[in-house]
Amino acid sequence: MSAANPPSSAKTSLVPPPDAVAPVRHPDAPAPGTPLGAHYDLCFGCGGGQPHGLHLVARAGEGVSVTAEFTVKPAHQGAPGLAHGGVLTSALDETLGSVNWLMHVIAVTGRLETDFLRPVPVDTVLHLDARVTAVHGRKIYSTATGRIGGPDGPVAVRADAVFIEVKVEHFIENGRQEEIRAAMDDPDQVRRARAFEVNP
Ligand SMILES: CCCCCCCCCCCCCC(=O)SCCNC(=O)CCNC(=O)[C@H](O)C(C)(C)COP(=O)(O)OP(=O)(O)OC[C@H]1O[C@@H](n2cnc3c(N)ncnc32)[C@H](O)[C@@H]1OP(=O)(O)O
Repeated sequence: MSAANPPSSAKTSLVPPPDAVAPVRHPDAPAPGTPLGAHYDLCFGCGGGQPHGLHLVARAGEGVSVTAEFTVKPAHQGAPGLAHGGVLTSALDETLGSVNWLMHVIAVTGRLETDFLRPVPVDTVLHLDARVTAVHGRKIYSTATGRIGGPDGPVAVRADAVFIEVKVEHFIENGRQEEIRAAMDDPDQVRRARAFEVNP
């Protein structure tokens, strides 16, 4: 294989390259403790209008970090009485996605690797914590944990990720037009999309 066409594992490495830089919190990022709100009302992860969703609530943390809580419901089962691994990964993905807002960057998940360390029963509150560790061009390296039994309880799940910065056109050009039109007609969505486009 030529150097111009490296294996995908090199291009998608979760380890930041040596010349990656520290993330910068946007000056207009909400104060620590502020709820971030849903980025889209029908989002499976955070949308209040999504009946089948996780209804995850994220709050700004210090620096470029967020905390979030997600309660495992009976609809989230894989094995009897236990959360489905894909659902837990979704909760990590959503939390990692929300942290990019503190940099006023729109980004989508490029790669996400999850470790499942403990089973998570139905009715458990998963206490999530995500932070950006490094930025390299459009690539945002981040990490997250999900604890059970309280915010300082044992880690049940953890993930490392690379998000890729995109323009708002990514959604407009690729999303189903019905939902894009509805999102653009929602004044709050338009405001949010504009806010996302403001870079430091
Ligand atoms: C209007 C409403 C607005 C709503 C806003 C809501 C926002 C929040 C939503 C959050 C919802 C929750 C979260 C969700 O669920 S987000 C939903 C799940 N994710 C997706 O759907 C993403 C699908 N993939 C793509 O669209 C493209 O592949 C992207 C855009 C990612 C890259 O294609 P693009 O053509 O643009 O870029 P490029 O190929 O020139 O690569 C550029 C750089 O990136 C590096 N790279 C590429 N791929 C990967 C990878 N897999 N791992 C690691 N690195 C990767 C690449 O090596 C290169 O690095 P370098 O060579 O520069 O060093």
